[in-house]
Amino acid sequence: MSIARHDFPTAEALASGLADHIAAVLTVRLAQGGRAALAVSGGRTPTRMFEALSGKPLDWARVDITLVDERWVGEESDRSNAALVRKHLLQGPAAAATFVPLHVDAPTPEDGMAQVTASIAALPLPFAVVVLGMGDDGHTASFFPGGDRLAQALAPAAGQLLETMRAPAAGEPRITLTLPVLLAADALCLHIEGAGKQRVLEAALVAGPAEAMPIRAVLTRSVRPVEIFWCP
Ligand SMILES: O=C1O[C@H](COP(=O)(O)O)[C@@H](O)[C@H](O)[C@H]1O
Repeated sequence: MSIARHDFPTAEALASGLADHIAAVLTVRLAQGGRAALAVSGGRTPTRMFEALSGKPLDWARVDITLVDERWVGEESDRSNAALVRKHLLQGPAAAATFVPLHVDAPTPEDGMAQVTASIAALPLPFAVVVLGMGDDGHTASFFPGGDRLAQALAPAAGQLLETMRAPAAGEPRITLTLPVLLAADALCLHIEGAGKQRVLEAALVAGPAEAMPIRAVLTRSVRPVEIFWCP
């Protein structure tokens, strides 16, 4: 298991430090020519970081942004991760980026899967940067303990980009990028705040099955160091 710790004294410093890191990796990829893709998480944690990143002087017109996972709700819902990205990241200079949502107008994630898969397959994969979050239950992306498709999301068929997910703690049905797609990124960051999540992370680093604490699958299977960005 290989990790690199980046600890910050405050949430503001963490947001700024992670935004700097993401911008630096995107800059390296863009310098190679062509486009660069960034996959971000939803939930409550990323808001400040999104706002810090949105002002970076990148060639955003060559950046594609998507989510690592999405709740199967429309963007009018306050549960929509896409709505969070539009409100806090696709602003200022970053408004020139192309956003590729994981939700489409279909009743279920299974119904929308082919359309979303085509959108993600068209991105310049592998991702330059993937930014994961983590819940207090050890879920990351939509890899939930007890998820009905957790085993498939962690070990999908070759080339499978996305998986659906339903789980007791997930609320709505979900759609998520699969583990190999996340692990293939040039830079894989885990963005967490607070003593509670620090304890969850420590437990995941020690032992236990990935089925009980899916973040462990990321930590154990990544061939590159997982860059952990944390503040108290
Ligand atoms: O449901 C989700 O939760 C996780 C963690 O969110 P947070 O509110 O604890 O920061 C998030 O990483 C994921 O993208 C989201 O769909």
